[in-house]
Amino acid sequence: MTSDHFLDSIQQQLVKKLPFVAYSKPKETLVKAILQSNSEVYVVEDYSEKGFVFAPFDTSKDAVLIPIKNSLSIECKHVITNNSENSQSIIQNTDSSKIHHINLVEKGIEAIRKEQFQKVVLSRCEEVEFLGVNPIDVFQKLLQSYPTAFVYCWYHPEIGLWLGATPETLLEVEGSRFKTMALAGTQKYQGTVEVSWENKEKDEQQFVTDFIVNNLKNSTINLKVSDVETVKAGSLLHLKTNITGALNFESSKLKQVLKALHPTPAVCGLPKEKAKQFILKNENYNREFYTGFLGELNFQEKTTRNTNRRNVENNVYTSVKNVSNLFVNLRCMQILKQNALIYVGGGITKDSNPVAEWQETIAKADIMKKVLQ
Ligand SMILES: C=C(O[C@@H]1C=C(C(=O)O)C=C[C@H]1O)C(=O)O
Repeated sequence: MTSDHFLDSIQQQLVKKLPFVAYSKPKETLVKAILQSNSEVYVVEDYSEKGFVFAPFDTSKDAVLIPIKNSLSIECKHVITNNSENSQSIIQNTDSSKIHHINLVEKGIEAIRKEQFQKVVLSRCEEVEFLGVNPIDVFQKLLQSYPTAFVYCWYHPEIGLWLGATPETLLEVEGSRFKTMALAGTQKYQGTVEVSWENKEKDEQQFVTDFIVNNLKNSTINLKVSDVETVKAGSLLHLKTNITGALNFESSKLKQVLKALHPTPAVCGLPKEKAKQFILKNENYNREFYTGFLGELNFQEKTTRNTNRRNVENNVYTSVKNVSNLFVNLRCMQILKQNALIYVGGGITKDSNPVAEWQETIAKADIMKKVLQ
């Protein structure tokens, strides 16, 4: 399908107020969309469903599914963008949101010093003007600006319109093999990835790695943990560890693995339940789908393999694998009638500096603001 035809199809879906998701996986130019043919709200029951899942931060709330069955799947090799200018944001934060966030972080540090938990991820939501902007144009800008991210535009008339470009994989499963990552620690990119990190960032990232390894220990085999590396995500750098292995049960049990992982200390805290209760009680707004997860659930992928043995004709095997590609919903925004809500947060440990944490959220918000100008 041509780029124009693809963009026109998702635009029509939005005009007709029908659910859809358009997305591109990290480092791929292929852009896919799933267009639901009705406006029902389908919810995920047990993660054996096939479709695109959109799950909130709070696991007591429903995850929404755009099922493959009731949808049209389209794709195009490369979306061509006309409008490529990205200018710096001119939108200013108010003093009250700064004070509120700094107070929140101070409260988090105090709770850590009182040993209620070791890490908590605290966030805020920033409202910016979104007048006369076409969300599909913003999607195109996201694709162009953040090619190494999972870029998406998700819409359901009953739930809302979300756009994002996340650097974080929650879980990739292919057959029984899986990949995940521990991503945390932030600093601004200043022309090089050869940077040094403070202990605060090293610690907060290590919490995530340890949590993932501990929580996957019982359901996996051959767990491999990479060295920590510095990765670039837009104008930011993070610390990342890759974790790979094989699940020791079939993917029908994906539900348990997701329950063990989500929300990780990259977006919630440690211990998970205590940090989550602190977030729900103190953040003073609803994260909704921010720091939830999203992506392809149980897609059937055909792989054709020639065994290369001589004298054997038609020696081609086709196998079908169950594939899921799930990402953490970060660097995202929700589009309302005249405004966009940009969601940003950061990991707090005993060594956090509240003003630096505020500045980190500004840098993270800029990633979305850049595509709104
Ligand atoms: C919570 C966010 O990001 C997470 C927190 C990070 C941190 O505290 O340094 C870094 C990457 C993500 O794991 C966000 O982008 O809103």
